[in-house]
Amino acid sequence: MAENNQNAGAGNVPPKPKPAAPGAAKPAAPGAPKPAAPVAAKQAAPAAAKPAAAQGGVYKPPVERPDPNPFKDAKVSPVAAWFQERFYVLEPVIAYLKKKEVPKHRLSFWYYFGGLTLFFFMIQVLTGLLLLQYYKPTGSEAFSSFVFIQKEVPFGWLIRQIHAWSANLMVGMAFIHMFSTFFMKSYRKPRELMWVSGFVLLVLSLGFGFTGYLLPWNELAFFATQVGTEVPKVMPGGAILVDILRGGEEVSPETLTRMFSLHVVLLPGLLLLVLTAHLMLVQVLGTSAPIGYKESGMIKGYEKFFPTFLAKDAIGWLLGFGLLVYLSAVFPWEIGVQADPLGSAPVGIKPEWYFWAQFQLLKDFTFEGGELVAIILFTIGAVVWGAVPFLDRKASKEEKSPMFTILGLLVLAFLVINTYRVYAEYSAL
Ligand code: HEM
Ligand code: HEM
Repeated sequence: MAENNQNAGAGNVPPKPKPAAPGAAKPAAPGAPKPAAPVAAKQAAPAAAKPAAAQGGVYKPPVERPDPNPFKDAKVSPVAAWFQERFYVLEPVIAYLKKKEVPKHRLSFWYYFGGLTLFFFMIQVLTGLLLLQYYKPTGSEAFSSFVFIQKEVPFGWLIRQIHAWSANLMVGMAFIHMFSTFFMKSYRKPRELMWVSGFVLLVLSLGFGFTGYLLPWNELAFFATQVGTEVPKVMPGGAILVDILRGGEEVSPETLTRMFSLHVVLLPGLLLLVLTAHLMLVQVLGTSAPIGYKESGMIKGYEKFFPTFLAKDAIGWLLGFGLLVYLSAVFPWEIGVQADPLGSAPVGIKPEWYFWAQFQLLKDFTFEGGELVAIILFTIGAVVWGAVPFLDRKASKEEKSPMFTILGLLVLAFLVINTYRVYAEYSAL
């Protein structure tokens, strides 16, 4: 309070009346006995009268401070009041969030998948941190520490299985979420950046899957990474990229260290940054309804995001958690055998399922230079997909855009058919 008094003395506070400070004397009624003057205020008065430059010979620029907590009289618990006094500047934000609503209509079900992706990501961070307590990212110790987690650490097997299964579920949910927002055209103006940031999140999630795959340092992981990191070589300058990724010409323990640092430092940092932007946009811009729903009366009402929609989200998370534990306990991922860089590749080496569509495209383009053509096509496709909100002008004008719905269906068909082809080919081996 002394500082505010001081500013008042220096004439820095806007002249509007301020709410009374806790314990501050109320204006006395005429004729009433004079209340004892607050000692602190009396002592602060001479200092306040001094010009800022005179204090200790050091010039202190006048500091403009907002009003002290204007919400302190609100009826809340002492703990809430303690926080409110410190974070009162956030009060308008909280008031805004309290008003946020989610539209209810026949496609509302799809709104749960963003939250589910978020839930599985949180599980990944939690289980990843637990795995880090025992995992050792070196060529000589990675596999043995991984086996130790699976066999010796109490519940280590469960944590590893949950991490491996939740990785798949997170990527799966992100795909469902992406296509549902695509078909509902939720990317249309002003939500363009939600789509773009979401697309970056998907790329980062795939990066997590790719880098995590090598960490167990078993044979399958080793050779799959060898095949995966070979791909950029066909591009001009791609050899340098491969060198950087592998930390040398071949996949080696050096590669393991690089993948590990990407997996536990760079990617989490980037993902958290972009995720914060994505979720802030969700809060600021709110949830969209499909084109024409509002006009044709297909919205059956709205429900509050906090707490109603969040509570429903939490039910989805509970179901997701049940599924996760069931899969982890009943369908455990194998441990495999330790990677041997000098050994020969076993048959049936393939990447994680979420790379199968691209993998199949590379396999289909067997002609001279085909791999480069496949990479170029895929890159163009990814750029167009990421830029969809800026290309679909009709949707941004709230008009139906069937051409883009067809584009979405084609992309979905490409992914599903190619993924199935890899599944069918490799499960027959
Ligand atoms: C901060 C977050 C994370 C940390 C600290 C972390 C840490 C780890 C560690 C230490 C391992 C090696 C142990 C093992 O192989 O079981 C691992 C493996 C793995 N991680 Fe993560 N991780 C994180 C997030 C993620 C995310 C978001 C994904 C996927 C989208 C992911 C996917 C994987 C995969 C697929 C494996 C290999 C699983 C296996 O076969 O056992 N991780 N992670
Ligand atoms: C780590 C991955 C992701 C997380 C955790 C995440 C999280 C969320 C959440 C919680 C919401 C609000 C609820 C909802 O509408 O589902 C949301 C909305 C949205 N997300 Fe994502 N998302 C991710 C990836 C993506 C991807 C890959 C895209 C598209 C390329 C995307 C595009 C959008 C859009 C357009 C909305 C707005 C939906 C609307 O207004 O109706 N997100 N996201």
